[in-house]
Amino acid sequence: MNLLDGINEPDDVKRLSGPECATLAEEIRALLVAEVSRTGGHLGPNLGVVELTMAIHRSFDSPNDDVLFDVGHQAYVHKILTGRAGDFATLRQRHGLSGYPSRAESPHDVIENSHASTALSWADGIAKAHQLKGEHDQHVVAVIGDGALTGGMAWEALNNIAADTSFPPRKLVIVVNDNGRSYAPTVGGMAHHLNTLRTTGGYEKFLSWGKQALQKGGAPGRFAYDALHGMKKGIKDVIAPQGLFEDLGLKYIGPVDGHDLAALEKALHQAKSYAGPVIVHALTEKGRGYAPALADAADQFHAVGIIDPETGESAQKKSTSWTSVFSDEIVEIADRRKDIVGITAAMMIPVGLHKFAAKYPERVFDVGIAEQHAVTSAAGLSHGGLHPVVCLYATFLNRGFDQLLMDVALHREGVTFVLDRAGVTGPDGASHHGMWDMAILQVVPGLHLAAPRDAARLREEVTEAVAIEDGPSVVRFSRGSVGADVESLERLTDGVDVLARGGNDVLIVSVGALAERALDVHGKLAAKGIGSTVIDPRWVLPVPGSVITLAGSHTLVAVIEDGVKVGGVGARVRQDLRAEGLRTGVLELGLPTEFLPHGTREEVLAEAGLDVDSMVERIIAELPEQLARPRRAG
Ligand SMILES: Cc1ncc(C[n+]2csc(CCOP(=O)(O)OP(=O)(O)O)c2C)c(N)n1
Ligand SMILES: CC(=O)[C@@H](O)[C@H](O)COP(=O)(O)O
Ligand SMILES: [Mg+2]
Repeated sequence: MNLLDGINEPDDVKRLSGPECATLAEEIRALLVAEVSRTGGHLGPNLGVVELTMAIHRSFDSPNDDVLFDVGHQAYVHKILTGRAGDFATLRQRHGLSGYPSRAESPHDVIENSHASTALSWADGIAKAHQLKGEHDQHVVAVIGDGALTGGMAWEALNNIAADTSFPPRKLVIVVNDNGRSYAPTVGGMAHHLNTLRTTGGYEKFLSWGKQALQKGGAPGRFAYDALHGMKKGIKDVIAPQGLFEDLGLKYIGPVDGHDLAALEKALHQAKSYAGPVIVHALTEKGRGYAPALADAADQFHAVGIIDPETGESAQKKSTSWTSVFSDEIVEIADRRKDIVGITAAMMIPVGLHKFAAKYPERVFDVGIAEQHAVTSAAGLSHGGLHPVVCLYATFLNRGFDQLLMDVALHREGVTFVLDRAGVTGPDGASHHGMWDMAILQVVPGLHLAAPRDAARLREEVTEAVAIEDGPSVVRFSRGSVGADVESLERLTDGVDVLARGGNDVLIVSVGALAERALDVHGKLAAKGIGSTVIDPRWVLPVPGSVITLAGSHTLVAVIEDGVKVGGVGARVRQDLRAEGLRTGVLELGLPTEFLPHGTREEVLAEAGLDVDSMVERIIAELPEQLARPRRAG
C-alpha cells in the first residue's frame, strides 16, 4: 500500500509527516513518469512542481482558497493531490483527464485557459471579489512560471495588485515557479533579474557573496565591498528583483528552494500571514528527479509524446511534420533573402525556427511569451526595411489580433504570419485548438491568408507570402504529420487548384489540410450518382474570383474548413456569391461556435461533423432544396 492510495484531498496531504511527504513526492514522480510516458504530456514541468504543489496544498485550504495555475500545464500534481491520481491513464484522451485544470473534473480547478500570463489577472479579480463580499479569510494563490512572467498581461496584473491600498488588504499570494525555462531558457530582462537572484541566492546573500569575493582581493577588495554596501539601495534596485517587486509595493519572499518542502511551507506560511499581496519566489528544476528530462537540453521534456520511461526516447514512429517542412523552407528563403527575419514567442523549436536561428542567429528573435509585442515589433521591423516572419501557434495569435489589425494592417506593413497548430489540434483541448484565425482575420483589410493542403503547397505558399510587402500575409497549417502531396489537375489563372472533376451538382471547396478528405467526399458522392468538382483555393482570403465563377455553374457549394464556420471561408464565399447576385446554395462544413474538447484530432473533427460520411450525408440532404431553387437572384 503506498501513500498515494490514501490521497483523496488536500487534507490527506496535510496529515503527513515530513518523511511521509518525502515518500509521497517519490511516489508522485514515479506515477508521473509511468503514466505520462504512456499518454504523452507535460512531464518536465510537473516533475518540477511536486514539492511546490504539496507545500501549497499543505499551507492553504483549497477549494475555499483558490489555487490558480498559469497556463495550467503544470497542474498534474495538483490533480493528484485532489483525488485524481487514478485517472492519469486517460490523460488528454477523449472523455479522460484534461491536461489542464478542468472545472468539470474538480472544484479545486479554476483556470481552464492554457494561454499564458493570465493567472495574476484572475487572482486580482478573485481577491477583489472576496474583499468586496467580506470574505476576508479566503486566500488566492497564483502559481506563475518565469516564462509566463514574460507576458505583458502578468505585468498589467502586477501593476494593479501592487496598487492595493484597501483595508483589510486583499489576501493574494503569488508563487513564482522559477525554473529558468519556458521551453528553452527564458529570455529577457526579467529572466536576467530572476537569474541574478538564483545565482546569488537573494540580495542579502548577494552582499555576503560580494563581501567574500571582494575580500579575497585584499584591501582594495575591502574598500570596494564597503562602497558596495554603501550603495545598498542602488544595488538592491539593480541586482535583486525583489527591488523590482518591492519598488512596485509587493512584499517579496525568497528565493526559496522549490524542492525543500519545509522551507517552502515556512515561506508560504509567512506569506499567508502577511497583510497584503506577496510574492514567494521558488527556485525549481524542470524535469526534477528524472534523468532523461534533465539531460534534454532542448526543453527538459516540456511536452513529450509517448516515450520509453527508462530512456526517455520517443516511442512513436517518425513522420514528417508540417513544422519540419516549414523549418527547412524558411532556411532556404532566408538564404535567398537577407531581409527575412524570424520572430518566436518563446517557442523556437515548436514553431520550427530553430534551424533558421542556428544558421542566422542575428536574424531570429525570441521575444518571450509576448505575442502582442511580437506582432507590433514585427511592424517595426518591416518599417525598418526587413520582412519579418512571425511564427506562432494559431490559437496564440488571438492575443495579438489588435496589433495585427492596427499596427501591421493599418500601416500596410509587409509582415508574414506562419500559424502552426491551426485547426483542431487535439490533446490540449479547447484553448489550444487553432480554430478562430480564419474567422477573426477575414475582417482585416488588405490581409491575404493561405491554407496549404500539403508540404508542396506549404513550401510554395510561404514563398508567395513573403513576397507580399503591402500588408499582412498569413500561412496556416495543422499540428502533426503532413500527408502525401495532393496533386492538382489544373491551376486556374488566379492560383486556384482543381483537384477533381465529375459533374456540376456540387462545388467542393477544400481549405487547407482537409484536401484528402474532400476527395473522399467527392468519391462517395460519385458512387451515389452526384457529380462534384473539387477545388483548393490555396489562398482563401480574399476569396479568389474563380471560386465565385465556378460556384455560379454548380447547384451547391460545400466549403470544408478546419476553422469555425461563423465568419469562416464558407461564410465569406456565401457573402461574395450574394454580392454577385448568385443564389447558389452554400453549405459551410466547418467547426461549430463551441469550445471543443480534448481528444485525438480525428475524434474531435468527427464530433464536429467533419468526418467524410457525415459530410456526404449533409451534402445529400442539402441538394434537393438547392436543385429546386433559382440560381440567380431576381
Ligand atoms: C499565450 C501563450 N503563448 C505560448 C504558450 C505556449 N507555452 C505553453 S507553456 C510555455 C512555457 C511556460 O513557461 P513557464 O511559465 O516558465 O512554465 P514552466 O513550463 O517552466 O513550468 C509556453 C511558451 C502559451 N501556453 N500561451
Ligand atoms: C502548454 C502549451 O501551450 C504547449 O506546451 C502545448 O501543450 C504544446 O503543444 P504541442 O504538443 O502541439 O506542441
Ligand atoms: Mg519556467
